[in-house]
Amino acid sequence: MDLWRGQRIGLLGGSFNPAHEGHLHISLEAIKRLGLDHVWWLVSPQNPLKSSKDMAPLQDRLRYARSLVRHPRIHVSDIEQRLGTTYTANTLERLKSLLPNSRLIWLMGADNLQQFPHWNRWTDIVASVPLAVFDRNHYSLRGLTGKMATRFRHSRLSVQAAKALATKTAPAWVFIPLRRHPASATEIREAQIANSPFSVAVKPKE
Ligand SMILES: Nc1ncnc2c1ncn2[C@@H]1O[C@H](COP(=O)(O)OP(=O)(O)OP(=O)(O)O)[C@@H](O)[C@H]1O
Ligand SMILES: O=C(O)c1ccc[n+]([C@@H]2O[C@H](COP(=O)([O-])O)[C@@H](O)[C@H]2O)c1
Repeated sequence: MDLWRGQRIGLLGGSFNPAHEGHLHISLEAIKRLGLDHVWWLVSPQNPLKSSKDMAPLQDRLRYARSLVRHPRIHVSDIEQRLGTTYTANTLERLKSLLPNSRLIWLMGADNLQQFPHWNRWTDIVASVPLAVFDRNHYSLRGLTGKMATRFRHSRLSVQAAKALATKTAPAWVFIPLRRHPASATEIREAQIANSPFSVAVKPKE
């Protein structure tokens, strides 16, 4: 683990069901705008708030994510499976103890900023590592006026200070406005079902 000593590592947790260009877009922006050395895609065994019904097997999600990433600083990781964690608060505790000499930053899209207060021990997460939130279609306004943004408004950095985020002691977070990327795993799954030869075509009502 000393390999990562002194490195600034962005952690993009996700279902990646499937991985898509939106994940690549925010990862590249994170490297550039936050001055990160690496981004790890933490492919979640099972998001605690999502149904397991539509979730592809972890090995398939990992394999597809690995096939999509062609960047030397972006790494697809199954560490949550190996640690046996699904709650982010637990994952972060374990990673912080495994990587005491690295700077860890949690990365997420604005949809998760809005949903964040429903996460297990969410205030512990805010207190444990700096967070960077990326603009996303339909979600940013609600996220920025929501419970997390309001409660932790004094810990928010201006976007001009984003490069300093990795050096800050939590709680610290930044919202990164950027060219929004429209990709969504839900839409990809819906399109796959619609294009499946087994799907029943539904004729719109006249
Ligand atoms: N187009 C995007 N723009 C900004 N952030 C994104 C985008 N797509 C995904 N993210 C963020 O990447 C992380 C992992 O996303 P996830 O794997 O859930 O993809 P998703 O497209 O949001 O999936 P789903 O539609 O199934 O919820 C989350 O923090 C999510 O907010
Ligand atoms: O810890 C929680 O309670 C929690 C609740 C919802 C989501 N998460 C994490 O948030 C990350 C993004 O999830 P997703 O499904 O939106 O890609 C992923 O790492 C999940 O494990 C974590």
